Amino acid sequence: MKIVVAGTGFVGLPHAAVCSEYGHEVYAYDIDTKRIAAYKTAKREEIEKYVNEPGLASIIQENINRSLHFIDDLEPVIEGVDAFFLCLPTPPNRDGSSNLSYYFDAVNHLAKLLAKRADQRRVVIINKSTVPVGTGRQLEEVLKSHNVPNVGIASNPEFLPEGNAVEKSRHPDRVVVGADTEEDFRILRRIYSQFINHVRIAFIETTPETAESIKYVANTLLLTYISFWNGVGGRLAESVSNVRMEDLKRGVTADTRISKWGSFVSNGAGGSCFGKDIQSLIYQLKSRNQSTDLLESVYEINEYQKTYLIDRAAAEAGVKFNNKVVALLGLAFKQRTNDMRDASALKVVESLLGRGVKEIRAYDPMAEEEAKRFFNPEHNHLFERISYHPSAKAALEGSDMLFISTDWEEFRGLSSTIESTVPAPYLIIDGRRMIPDYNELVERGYSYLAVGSPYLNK
Ligand SMILES: NC(=O)C1=CN([C@@H]2O[C@H](COP(=O)(O)OP(=O)(O)OC[C@H]3O[C@@H](n4cnc5c(N)ncnc54)[C@H](O)[C@@H]3O)[C@@H](O)[C@H]2O)C=CC1
Ligand SMILES: O=C(O)[C@H]1O[C@H](OP(=O)(O)OP(=O)(O)OC[C@H]2O[C@@H](n3ccc(=O)[nH]c3=O)[C@H](O)[C@@H]2O)[C@H](O)[C@@H](O)[C@@H]1O
Repeated sequence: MKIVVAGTGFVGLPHAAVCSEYGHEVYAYDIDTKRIAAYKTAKREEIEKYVNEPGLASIIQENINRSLHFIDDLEPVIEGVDAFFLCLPTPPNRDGSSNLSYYFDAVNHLAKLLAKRADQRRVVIINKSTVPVGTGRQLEEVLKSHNVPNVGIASNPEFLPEGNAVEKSRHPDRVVVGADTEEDFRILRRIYSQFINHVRIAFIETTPETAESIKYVANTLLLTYISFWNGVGGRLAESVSNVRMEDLKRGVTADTRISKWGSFVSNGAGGSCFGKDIQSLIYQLKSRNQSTDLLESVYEINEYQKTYLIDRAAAEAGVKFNNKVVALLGLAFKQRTNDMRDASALKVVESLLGRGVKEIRAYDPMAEEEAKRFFNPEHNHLFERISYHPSAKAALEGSDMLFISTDWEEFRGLSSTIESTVPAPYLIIDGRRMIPDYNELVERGYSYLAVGSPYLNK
């Protein structure tokens, strides 16, 4: 099949690469010419400047200029295309609705080109972007208004988590395809032929509107799990002495009906999608006069969770942040990524600086460069108070307290580094429960304040 993937970010690039592995003729297209130039070099470091996913650079190196091509102009490849995948940004507007301007800019450009093509074989335009329910129908209208012949629309939402994009593109839990005609389903079946009749991968064919809904319901349910654990299980363990968080989690999730995923209490879920998708679904339901109380609570619990440990430190431990030096471990929204979009660390930094902290000594194994973009002192002079360090130990040096914001594996065995770098009394604020032997640290004079634990000191 001849496939064009429009938008080569976190979703589009892995999708294009994996489709090329399966022998399709793939053109990965982006309006960002610098990005395309970087991918064309096939150099790992150039590719990873844009999308840093394990295994991705190797697939590109193997298939580039054979089954995988990078383009910043659609016109030369438009003839003979069977399918266009749209992997375009759909960021939130201020009111929570989805900003579809990137999406419709691309669609209008594509429709004009498709209307002029000589080869009029069936072509399907497939949404991989997360778009409000009913956007596929609007896409259909745009195509009609440009008189594009022999074209179908489909929805094929993406479910991959960042950091696992290649693995989840090769082995998804399910492939959801929403389309209107048998002809279009057939094209999608040929593209995903390796997943048809697979023993472990559900291949679900449905309407475009159902496919669009599946994506929103899945993402908001995942965030609901997290808010449930943070707002219910975590709160119990924080407020009743002798409730052990890890045992509580095990005892509840041993029930095979209950997900383990989501039970990792944290200082909030971040990332480019959970927050934006729940806000968009709230907006969509409200505009249909539906109640959104549950979703609004889920969203609010998650937003509050990002800084509530700072409130707890002030209320329970009597901490005065003014003029203090805080070591901040973890900036990315989760481990194994440099992505800081909607990361809890953004809110933590804002809150600490707002409380007069003198210096934030930050360390993240991957996200330092990203952090420097977010915390640009030209935008806010207070960001001059952030210094970056090459290791957890270096960040801890000279600090008055520690805040752990990301669940990087290397932070798990941190107690000996803490003990050898910062003497007790010293406060550890743990947003990820990364210090399993916290009781021993408390015995030795450290204070410990974590999600899922009461404030502990000797
Ligand atoms: N990031 C993730 O893990 C997931 C994202 N999604 C959804 O997928 C969509 C894309 O997200 P990401 O890949 O994260 O975005 P991204 O921001 O990483 O990449 C989007 C790409 O589209 C390009 N672009 C913008 N306008 C264009 C145009 N007119 N023509 C061609 N290219 C254009 C941009 O230059 C950029 O390279 C969003 O709707 C998102 O909600 C869905 C599942 C997972
Ligand atoms: O639509 C999307 O963009 C994607 O959003 C999430 O993927 P992602 O944002 O990459 O990351 P997750 O691994 O889901 O983590 C999201 C946030 O929740 C946090 N989390 C996760 C699990 C948990 O138990 N507790 C918890 O706080 C993570 O640390 C992170 O901050 C979904 O997991 C994907 O299925 C979906 O495709």
